[in-house]
Amino acid sequence: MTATEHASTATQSNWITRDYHAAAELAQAIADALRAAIGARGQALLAVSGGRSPLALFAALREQELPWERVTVLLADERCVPPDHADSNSALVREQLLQGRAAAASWQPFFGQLPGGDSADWSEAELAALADGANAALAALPWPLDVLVLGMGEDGHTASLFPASPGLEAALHSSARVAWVRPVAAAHSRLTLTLPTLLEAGSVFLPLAGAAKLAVFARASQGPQPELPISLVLHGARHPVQVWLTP
Ligand SMILES: O=C(O)[C@H](O)[C@@H](O)[C@H](O)[C@H](O)COP(=O)(O)O
Repeated sequence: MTATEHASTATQSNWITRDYHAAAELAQAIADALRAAIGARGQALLAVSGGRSPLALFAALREQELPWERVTVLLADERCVPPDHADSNSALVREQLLQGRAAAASWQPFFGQLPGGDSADWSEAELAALADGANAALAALPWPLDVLVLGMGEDGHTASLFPASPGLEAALHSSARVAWVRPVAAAHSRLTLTLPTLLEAGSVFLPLAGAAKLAVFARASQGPQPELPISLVLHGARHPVQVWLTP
């Protein structure tokens, strides 16, 4: 594994790129960060992202030997769909991560009940009420995040901070933990951890695979750009973002 530290005094950005070839390497690093947090404060708050990429990581991470009973798991973002919907990140985490050794972890969903119908059609008032409920449900968690595993779309979104989308501005600047976003180019309205909540995480992991995502990462590396929300994490995170690169 090679590690290259990038630090830019001009933009105060900082990240570390690491090449890797097996999800087990990334899972080991995430487990090490969880163990360190548990050692430091007796517990660990872990936020993970959904999507397709994390499947191999979850399979490796759930078998890591660590005191999972001291870990609370939540999502970085969630599609506003029922927990048994095919697009539910909650279902993905329950089925793929909270198994095996990791079944001992505590799970904190964003919501239980949802309004009816397609969330893309819900009013902003309905979305705001759902976000308020999520903030109430998550208020008692041991913030800040100790470990955050982000993904990135080819439009530069991360979590559900989707560029040029209704709700994004509030999600970038809110003092709340959770905000709503209605992506202009993706299905379902979403709830997402807000940018300030993401930025204060103790350890941030950003695995990226494929040429298209690497090209977006190169653009995002140039500086903070609201049209590339991932760049706001890269250049604003309190601790160096670990960018894990695989072909
Ligand atoms: O709800 C989601 O979809 C994720 O939280 C999202 O931020 C994801 O990380 C990216 O869209 C990348 O998704 P892939 O891993 O499927 O490319």
